[in-house]
Amino acid sequence: KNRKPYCNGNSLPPSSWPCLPLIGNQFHHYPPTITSLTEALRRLHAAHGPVVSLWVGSKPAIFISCHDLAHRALVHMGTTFAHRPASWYSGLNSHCVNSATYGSRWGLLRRNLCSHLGAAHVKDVLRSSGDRLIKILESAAAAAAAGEDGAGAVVAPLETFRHAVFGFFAALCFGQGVVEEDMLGRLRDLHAEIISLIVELDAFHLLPAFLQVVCYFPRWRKLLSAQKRHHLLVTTIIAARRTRREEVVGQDAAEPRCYVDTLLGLELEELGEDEMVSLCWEYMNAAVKTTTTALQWIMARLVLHQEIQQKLRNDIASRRASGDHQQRPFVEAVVLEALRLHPPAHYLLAHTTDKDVSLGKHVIPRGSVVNFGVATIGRDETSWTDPGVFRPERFMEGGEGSGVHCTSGGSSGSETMKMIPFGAGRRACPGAAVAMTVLQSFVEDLVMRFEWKRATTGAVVGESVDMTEKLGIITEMKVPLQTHLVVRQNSDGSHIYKRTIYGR
Ligand code: HEM
Repeated sequence: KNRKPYCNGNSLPPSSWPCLPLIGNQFHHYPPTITSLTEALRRLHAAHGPVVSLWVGSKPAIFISCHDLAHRALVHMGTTFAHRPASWYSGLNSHCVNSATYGSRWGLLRRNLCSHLGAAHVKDVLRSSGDRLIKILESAAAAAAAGEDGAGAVVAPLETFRHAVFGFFAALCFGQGVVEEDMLGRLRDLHAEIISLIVELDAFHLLPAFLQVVCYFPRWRKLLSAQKRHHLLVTTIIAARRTRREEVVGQDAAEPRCYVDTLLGLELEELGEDEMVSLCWEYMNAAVKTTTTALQWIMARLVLHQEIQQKLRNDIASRRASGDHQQRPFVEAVVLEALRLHPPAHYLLAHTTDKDVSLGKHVIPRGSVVNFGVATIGRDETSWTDPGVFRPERFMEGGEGSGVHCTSGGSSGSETMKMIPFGAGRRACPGAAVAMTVLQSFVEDLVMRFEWKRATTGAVVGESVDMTEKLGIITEMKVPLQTHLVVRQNSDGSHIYKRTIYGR
């Protein structure tokens, strides 16, 4: 199959299995989930190399898992591959940047998002979110230490990470002081409910319409109901922001502009309620789970590698003391190494092309679903020595990853394509720089305020950190991190660490 010449003597990327009308060959990984897809792709790549195809009904879905072809497609042929496949129903995603057709509307919305993120009062919001994060963890550590179940100071920090990251991005999106704590709680619950109802493969355009209708009709009804409640809540928040904006005009022109303000001020194109809600959904959805997941992987690595944790602490302290801002800080190297080994998204969002193109020995037909193996590229042994080893030093000066920058969008040379946790080229993640700032800032705070030790008592006696992956749209830790958390203090009980906000 797929061997016959398609165009200019090139053939479609190979696929191992026969294709049925309406269904394609997705039945070879049943039930159709990211886990079964990943296993099917592993077998296909092992048999046929880095470019393979599956079939979604009568449409090829092509997967690319090597960095040089990904670089050629996403950067050199950037405009050709900048398109997204059409969808007959995208729900809350209908009016987003990520789903927009590559063109002027996409450009307008993306520029607005980027300039908001570039100008956002990130430092102020980081300070209050970081304070909240530390405070909650201190209480959790104290409660665990005083626990009667003999569990010692074992803490599971994921929920606190989620809370802090959600609060941070909600303040940037809706404005500080507009969203009350209980509203924030309801919004978080609705996000969690909607995400749990999204069909994984559908998010990647890999589920034929026929299967979507047959298999997931009941789930859709629940999804629609949750989306309606989300719409109601977000329009209330937007209305509150609109009122506040009208009240402060002329009084406090310096008040920071949140994302909703920028959308309300977009003059070139009037945005309706549905569009505004959709864009706010995208902002929170794209930012929160990815960043929270990355934070948990990073802290798990630091619990596992105590020597790296101590080295990081020493580096932060000595840089603070000497005011050294020249070299790449070790915290950035730690974050990059964690993103290389544990990218929250193992695949990019689906891309497509607007014409038939040749890539390597194959042809990518116009309109195919095209995706890229983010995790495979970051762990490729032709790009990295000992790719499975967590070694942040590789990103320091002179190391094999010293030229790698996650936030350049892949346009500044082939080095950047040794890993693509944020994608690359035209559709690269516009939130990458802010995500890196948040991660570095939170990690610094967490490491300087606490010692993160392996849990040796209670439910996790004798166990190390379990790094098994739970594959999904976002790949999380299967067993959430549990750690023995010790507050670092001077002998007089005062705090050792005075916070300063990293980066921007
Ligand atoms: C650790 C955190 C994050 C990771 C790992 C991440 C990863 C990604 C990836 C892999 C893509 C797909 C790129 C492609 O299809 O080529 C993407 C797209 C996107 N991300 Fe992020 N992201 C993160 C944080 C954020 C944040 C903080 C925001 C905004 C506040 C954001 C907004 C977006 C948007 C709007 C897109 C679609 C861009 C387009 O289609 O033009 N992301 N992200």
